[in-house]
Amino acid sequence: MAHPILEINNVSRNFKIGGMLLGTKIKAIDEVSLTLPGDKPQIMSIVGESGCGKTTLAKMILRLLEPSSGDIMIEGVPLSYYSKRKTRKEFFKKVQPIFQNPFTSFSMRKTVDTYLFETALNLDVAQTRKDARAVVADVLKSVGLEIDQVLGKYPNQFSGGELQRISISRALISRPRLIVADEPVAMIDASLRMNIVNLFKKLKDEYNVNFIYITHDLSTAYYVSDYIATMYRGNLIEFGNAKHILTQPAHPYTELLLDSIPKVGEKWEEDMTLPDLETKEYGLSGCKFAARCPYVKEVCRSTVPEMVPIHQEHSVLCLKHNDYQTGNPKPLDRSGLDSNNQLSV
Ligand SMILES: Nc1ncnc2c1ncn2[C@@H]1O[C@H](COP(=O)(O)OP(=O)(O)OP(=O)(O)O)[C@@H](O)[C@H]1O
Repeated sequence: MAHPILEINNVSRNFKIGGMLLGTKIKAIDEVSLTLPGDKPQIMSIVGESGCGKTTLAKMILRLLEPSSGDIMIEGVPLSYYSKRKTRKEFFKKVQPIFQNPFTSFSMRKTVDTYLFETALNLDVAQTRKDARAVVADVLKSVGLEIDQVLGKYPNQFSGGELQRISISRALISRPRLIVADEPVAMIDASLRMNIVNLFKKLKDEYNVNFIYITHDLSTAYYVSDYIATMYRGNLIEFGNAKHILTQPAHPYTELLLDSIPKVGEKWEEDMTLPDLETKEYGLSGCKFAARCPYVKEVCRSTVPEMVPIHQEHSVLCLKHNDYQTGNPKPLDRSGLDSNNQLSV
């Protein structure tokens, strides 16, 4: 059986905020665990309001930040394996990033094709410039661009949408197993966002590549995803099969999100965030959503919830689904599974 493409095991990341003396420690990521299956290419979205820890998690997957505890594995290989100089290149062949602002991904003083050729040569995808040209032409075609439209041009000669497509083509050069895209459509004209998101869907099968799509934009996340991970104040509060979460949201926060789902391309409603509550909620000893939850009971304020499996591919961090009992989560409800143990949604 194929290794999971991504395994996150009990990962936490602490930050100190405020001054050295009066500062407080927040757990920006609080014991997050999830497994993304590797049997076929998947798109997993990480959603949640500003400050919930999405970027921190993405940076740890990209090895830009070390976890304070826990470990992350990609196709069965712990990220610590890639910390040596000689294994670093292996990592970039396997995992590629796409960042929010394509204008900061490229220097204004270099032609964009330089990056594409360098990536092909440095990651040993091509040995000669001629071979590199064929590779570059190929990846550009996959994102809807011709090489002649790109050769010799500087970043400011492209629109944001075109430049982001070029970033995506660059990420494809090594034929990676995983692309981590942190808010890739946030800086792009709303009318073009769906083009980029649709591109992920197309490329997933064409390149047999998995995507982690980090976004505020719930409508595109729900549209594109095979799996959805919802974060709240550093906790993974719901994870699973996107279809199942959409039809049967299990966390009260996810219910709230689905009720407020905006039109495609629209950003999160500002009043979804309660900044005054934020730091307090990070430090709560029970469920961090308790102050906002319509189903809250006293036990929720004092007990750290555990992930409860709702179905084979759907878990939720909420005591309500454990009949407000603490201790071992109740066994998996198999009522939604068919005879092959698959979700019948
Ligand atoms: N280097 C840092 N030092 C201190 N605190 C940090 C640092 N990076 C992130 N944080 C804090 O960790 C929490 C999670 O931040 P993170 O950027 O991961 O959230 P996010 O969900 O990606 O937010 P956004 O959508 O606004 O980018 C926030 O409270 C943030 O202020």
